[in-house]
Amino acid sequence: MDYYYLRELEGKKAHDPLFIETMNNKKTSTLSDHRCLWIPGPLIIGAGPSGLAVSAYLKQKGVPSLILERSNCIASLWKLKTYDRLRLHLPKQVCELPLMSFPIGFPTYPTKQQFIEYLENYSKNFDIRPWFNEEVKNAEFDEKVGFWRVRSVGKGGMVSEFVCRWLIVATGENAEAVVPEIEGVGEFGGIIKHSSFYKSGEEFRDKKVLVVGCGNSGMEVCLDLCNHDVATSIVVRDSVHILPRDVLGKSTFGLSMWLLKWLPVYLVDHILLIVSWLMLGDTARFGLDRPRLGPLQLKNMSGKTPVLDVGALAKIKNGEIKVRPGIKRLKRKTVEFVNGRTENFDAIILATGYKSNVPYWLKDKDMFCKEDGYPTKPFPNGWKGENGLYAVGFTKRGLLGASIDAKRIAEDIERCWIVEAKHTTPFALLLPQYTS
Ligand SMILES: Cc1cc2nc3c(=O)[nH]c(=O)nc-3n(C[C@H](O)[C@H](O)[C@H](O)COP(=O)(O)OP(=O)(O)OC[C@H]3O[C@@H](n4cnc5c(N)ncnc54)[C@H](O)[C@@H]3O)c2cc1C
Ligand SMILES: NC(=O)C1=CN([C@@H]2O[C@H](COP(=O)(O)OP(=O)(O)OC[C@H]3O[C@@H](n4cnc5c(N)ncnc54)[C@H](OP(=O)(O)O)[C@@H]3O)[C@@H](O)[C@H]2O)C=CC1
Ligand SMILES: O=C(O)C(=O)Cc1c[nH]c2ccccc12
Repeated sequence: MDYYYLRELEGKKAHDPLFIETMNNKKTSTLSDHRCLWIPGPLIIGAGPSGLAVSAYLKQKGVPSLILERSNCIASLWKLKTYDRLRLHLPKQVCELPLMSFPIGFPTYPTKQQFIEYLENYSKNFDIRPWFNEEVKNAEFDEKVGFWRVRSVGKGGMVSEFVCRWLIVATGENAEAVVPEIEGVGEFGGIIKHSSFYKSGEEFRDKKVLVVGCGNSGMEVCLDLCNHDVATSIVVRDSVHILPRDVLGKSTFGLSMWLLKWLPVYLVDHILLIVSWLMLGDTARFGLDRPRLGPLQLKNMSGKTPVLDVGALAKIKNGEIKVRPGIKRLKRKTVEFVNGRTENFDAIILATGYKSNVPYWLKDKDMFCKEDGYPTKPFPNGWKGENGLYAVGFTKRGLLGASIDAKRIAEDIERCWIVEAKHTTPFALLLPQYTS
């Protein structure tokens, strides 16, 4: 380990209230497994693209940082929780992380494997070495001493407490799967899994599968299932905007951004809807009603991403993918829909989305909303809170939003790094619990 700036202050912390609390929870192991570490630079939680981007930016400015990551690798969402056929659905220009371009040969929409390769090279290039298998369970600002205390649980139940001046939340918008409660789940008897566990339709060849949810995941999982000769249906409980991914060989996203330079968002939405109608037809005819608000206005207001179609709609049109209403309840290998109809299925894929996990572990007053775990201030102001707390990657604007946050955070920390870093170490060493 070359984290020369980390100092293990003490091994055993029997007198520390935080550790006594974890002991009482009986979730962790014996006292000798506790350690306490002082981090002179920023502590980043999460080694996804956002955590890597902010760490790289900080490094470029001469500010060392440490990343804690709950899984055993960088980019765990991309490596462990996505399906095989996944590609970026926005053009590569807006998916690059700061300070390092994609290789020249990358296609407009890099594959999942290419993106992962790029992220691996990115961390090597900036010599980013997260601490893996460290799941952050608690973080709070200690008013008395003016530092953040972050508690994580590592492999074998080892509890660590990190003390730092700057805390950067990079745990992402997709930290936990949203799994709806469905009546009769226990009776169903077939496979039920969230889309984050879905890899390929191969597993379901010649079976009958119901996909719940018609966001980008649901639509792409359906397409993949069809391509593996699976009889596929999709639950569409509400309205949805479907746009072609490309228009005349150019990305719809790129075209929208260009139009937004000259036109108000409602006009751009009109153009997008006309283009979609010309290219895809009237989606309502196939059971996919459009929301009242246009796709970009809806994205801006609620964060709901339009589906960028890569072929599922054609299969809905030709009847290969069947559209079904919401689920009422499940019975043995049977689904009862809200319209009263029942149908047999072998498996159900829940493409029902994701949520932030910040409220579970971060005790802060008002930077993050307790309900949805996103910063309360809307983009572009959600990146900075009080007492050295920051958020990267909660903009509902994908990788581009994360890069924008990362830059702002690194510049902000750089401003006080040189002054503050000099003075903080002696304070930490004076904390009674580290010296007694
Ligand atoms: C299937 C899919 C495809 C996508 N495609 C695109 C695309 O093409 N373009 C685009 O711009 N965006 C896309 N997105 C949006 C996506 O949010 C970003 O691509 C990107 O992964 C976000 O990076 P992140 O670092 O903020 O979050 P993540 O990639 O989710 O990384 C967060 C990390 O934090 C870790 N973590 C969470 N909680 C803790 C904890 N308590 N302690 C320690 N570690 C923790 C996680 O294990 C994870 O490694 C896609 C999302 C999904 C789900
Ligand atoms: N190629 C790519 O780059 C891909 C990118 N992504 C991105 O990943 C993120 C997550 O996408 P995704 O996983 O699709 O999640 P989303 O949150 O975008 O979509 C979830 C869908 O599930 C529906 N849903 C939720 N609960 C229920 C329920 N109980 N019954 C029926 N339907 C339900 C929602 O409907 P409702 O709207 O009614 O709540 C919505 O249609 C997005 O940002 C997306 O753009 C995902 C896949 C591929
Ligand atoms: O992949 C996502 O979910 C994103 O948030 C990327 C994104 C940002 N703005 C958009 C507008 C239309 C489609 C996707 C996005």
